[in-house]
Amino acid sequence: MRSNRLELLPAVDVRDGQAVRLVHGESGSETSYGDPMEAALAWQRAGAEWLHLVDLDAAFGTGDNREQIAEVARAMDLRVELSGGIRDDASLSAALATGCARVNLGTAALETPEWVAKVIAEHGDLIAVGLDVRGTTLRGRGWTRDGGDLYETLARLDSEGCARYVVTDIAKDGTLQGPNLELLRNVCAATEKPVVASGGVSSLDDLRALATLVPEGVEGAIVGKALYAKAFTLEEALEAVSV
Ligand SMILES: O=C(O)c1ccccc1NCC(=O)[C@H](O)[C@H](O)COP(=O)(O)O
Repeated sequence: MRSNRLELLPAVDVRDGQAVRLVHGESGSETSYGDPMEAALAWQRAGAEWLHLVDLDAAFGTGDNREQIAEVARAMDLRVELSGGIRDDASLSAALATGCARVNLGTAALETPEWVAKVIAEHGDLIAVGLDVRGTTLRGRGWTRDGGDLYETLARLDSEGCARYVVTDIAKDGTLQGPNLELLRNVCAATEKPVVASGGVSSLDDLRALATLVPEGVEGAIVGKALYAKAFTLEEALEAVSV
């Protein structure tokens, strides 16, 4: 049964060994926030139940931070969602070996759908698919390439038994302009599966607005920039969505 409380997933996006936030996911727009382990431990101490941990270099194809990410994931007592550059058996095995609670596949769902169908069948709830969109066009390879229509891909993944979707409006990501509630409503109307909202959260009111979508299927919200910019604390965020 679905919970009626919005789950919060503070984000640690790693580029070149540093916790960063990008604007619109664009390489080169980084603001650095220091050591990823320290950021992750800070969210854990503040009461986080989940951590959204992203290897941006792996997503962009500019290397990877695999060892460091695995170290962070292993140091956590909370549940970790791993994202960025998980596209084949080797990267999926490495991700799952960290003991993470789930992995988020993006590019692979657009470029190697047969492989994604296979790993969904093998790993069930451990696999989520990131639907990263501009308008209703999906973007892959670190959000740099078009990858098809959102709703056609969603229907295909649903038919393959995908357990969950992480939905990002790239136009909102890292901008502190508020989440795209209309997009989230539309995606929830198109699937029975839970949706994790990502990108744009700027205030406690944004989180309260996302919490009103829980009955429609929004299960959680990823929060990055707003926490690093100290728009509110994680403790305040958890309090705002507690019911
Ligand atoms: O998740 C990815 O694979 C990814 C790839 C390329 C660019 C960005 C990527 N993720 C960004 C995030 O997951 C952000 O942490 C998240 O959307 C939070 O956004 P915000 O609250 O607006 O800072």
